[in-house]
Amino acid sequence: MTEAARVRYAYLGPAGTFTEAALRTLPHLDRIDPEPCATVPAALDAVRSGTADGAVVPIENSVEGGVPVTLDELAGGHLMITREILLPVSFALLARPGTQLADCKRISTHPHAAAQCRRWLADNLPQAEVTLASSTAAAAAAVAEEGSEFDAAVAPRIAGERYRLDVLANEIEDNADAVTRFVLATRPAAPGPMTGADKTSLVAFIRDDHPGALLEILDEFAVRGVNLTRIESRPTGDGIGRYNFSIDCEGHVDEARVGEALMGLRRVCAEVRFLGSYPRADGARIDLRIGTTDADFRGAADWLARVREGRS
Ligand SMILES: O=C(O)C(=O)Cc1ccccc1
Repeated sequence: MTEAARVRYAYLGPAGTFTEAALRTLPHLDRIDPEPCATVPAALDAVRSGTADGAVVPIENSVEGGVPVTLDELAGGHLMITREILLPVSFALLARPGTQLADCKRISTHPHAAAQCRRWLADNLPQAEVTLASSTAAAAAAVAEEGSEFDAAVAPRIAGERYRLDVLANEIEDNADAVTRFVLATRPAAPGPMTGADKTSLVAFIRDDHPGALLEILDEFAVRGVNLTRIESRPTGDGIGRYNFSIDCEGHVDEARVGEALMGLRRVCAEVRFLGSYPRADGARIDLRIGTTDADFRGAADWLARVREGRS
């Protein structure tokens, strides 16, 4: 019997980030070699260059919305989403042993953590200055350093154990139900098989700026009964006012309604980048609208063939 191949997955590190916690929920963890990277682009570059087989990166959270750096990197191409992971996130205020809450004047954390604890920080440490770090665990590691310029970090509680910091306050998030969505990105390949509860991600670039351009994109989904789970515009970087649309929808590219919507987009857009079809993390199966099942599309195609052959 051959031993199952090991895979190397880069992630937004260092050890102790929420991203690492998300990676550790993946199946077949015993075959995964996790590789911490300092930034999201570094983790994704490791995949592009072949140093890593995949990368786990944050893409969206229920409070702050999309993670711009991840959306922009994925829009740049050469990567595909193979899996999504949902992780509830809770934050702690971590400091070197002996530090009191009142001593916390300089705090460091990831921008999304700062945003999700904004109210708590304003209420409890109104004078504190927050400096942004590349990740929550990087902030915790910086606080732990001898002679650190920071007094505390907002990070996962577990990062406190790793960097030997005390928990000064726990569950400091403003919204107790906050969830972050992570994706596993790999090099492009044929998407995995349909599971019946899937999502598809893509980026649509409009052909030229004109009235109704976004409506045209939405129409391609709407008329085929494809529900969107996220849509946001991101600047293309080519000039002011130039945007692409980063979209997640329900369904798999192998389903007729999704495939047809993608073909429709291909006709009306300058470019469509397919970013993958993958199982949805919540496993939710959706009720398809009447007229949008694969059988409905097949039936319509058969009917058209008969019309064309004069057999209708
Ligand atoms: O910095 C981290 O720990 C991350 O993994 C990014 C992040 C930050 C805040 C909420 C969710 C993910």
